[in-house]
Amino acid sequence: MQHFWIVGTDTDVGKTAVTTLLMRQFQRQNLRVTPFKPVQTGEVHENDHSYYYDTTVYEKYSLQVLRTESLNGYSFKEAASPHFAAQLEVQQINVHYLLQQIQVLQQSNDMVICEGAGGLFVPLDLQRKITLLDVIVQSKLPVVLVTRTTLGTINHTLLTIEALHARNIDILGIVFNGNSGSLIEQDTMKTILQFHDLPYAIIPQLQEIGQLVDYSISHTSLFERLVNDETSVN
Ligand SMILES: Nc1ncnc2c1ncn2[C@@H]1O[C@H](COP(=O)(O)OP(=O)(O)OP(=O)(O)O)[C@@H](O)[C@H]1O
Ligand SMILES: C[C@H](N)[C@H](N)CCCCCC(=O)O
Ligand SMILES: [Mg+2]
Repeated sequence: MQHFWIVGTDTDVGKTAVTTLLMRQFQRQNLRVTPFKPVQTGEVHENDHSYYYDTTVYEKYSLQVLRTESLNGYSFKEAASPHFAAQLEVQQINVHYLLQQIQVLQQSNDMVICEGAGGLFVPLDLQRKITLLDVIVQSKLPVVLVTRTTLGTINHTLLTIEALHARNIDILGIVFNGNSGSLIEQDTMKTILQFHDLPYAIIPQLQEIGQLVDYSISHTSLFERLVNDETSVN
């Protein structure tokens, strides 16, 4: 088994959905699995209750008891880029602290699934020009890339893969998320795989998160790659 990142070509592509789906899939294999969201932004206010979406989804759908305090590094109220959301609260993101948390989690879990915030080049520390990608490099963990299936995603996906390759980050596979089965979407996925022959899974556009987190990818080449331990050549 291994620890890895769930990264995306953008915000809102389905990283939390895929993190939660994979968490459940491997918890069912009796593995001790924890998700970790280093930085989340955008406090949600519902009636008299406020919460953060990503870590709330993890806890709601986990098949194991998760330690709330170890699911997240920083949470900022403004639904903005982490560097700006932190600035608005006069806070600074300490990247070393995040890397330490990821290290500690790996000691007590069979699988740690770290979810990025937005896309790769999201700034965490503007002063030092540190982005999420720098944290991924320093964590020395591989990634699973989540991408849309709709028009525009060929470019976004190839750019993201280019950035990962340039830093020798191992890509375990791609999740094409939100497929509605159109001809263009089918061609889009085929085209991306023509450029990069990677393990993958396709998740259809579903009605709601409850269905999503139970969508099985056990029949896919991505699942196979995640189950195998050897490092992949990508
Ligand atoms: N395959 C799908 N079918 C239907 N809805 C989906 C699908 N995947 C994701 N969603 C919905 O799209 C929204 C965005 O997904 P999600 O929160 O997982 O994105 P994200 O990449 O984690 O965003 P962020 O960058 O904020 O962390 C959520 O409401 C989620 O339930
Ligand atoms: C608020 C959103 N849901 C994410 N948490 C943060 C997305 C940051 C995107 C920054 C950018 O690429 O412009
Ligand atoms: Mg998310």
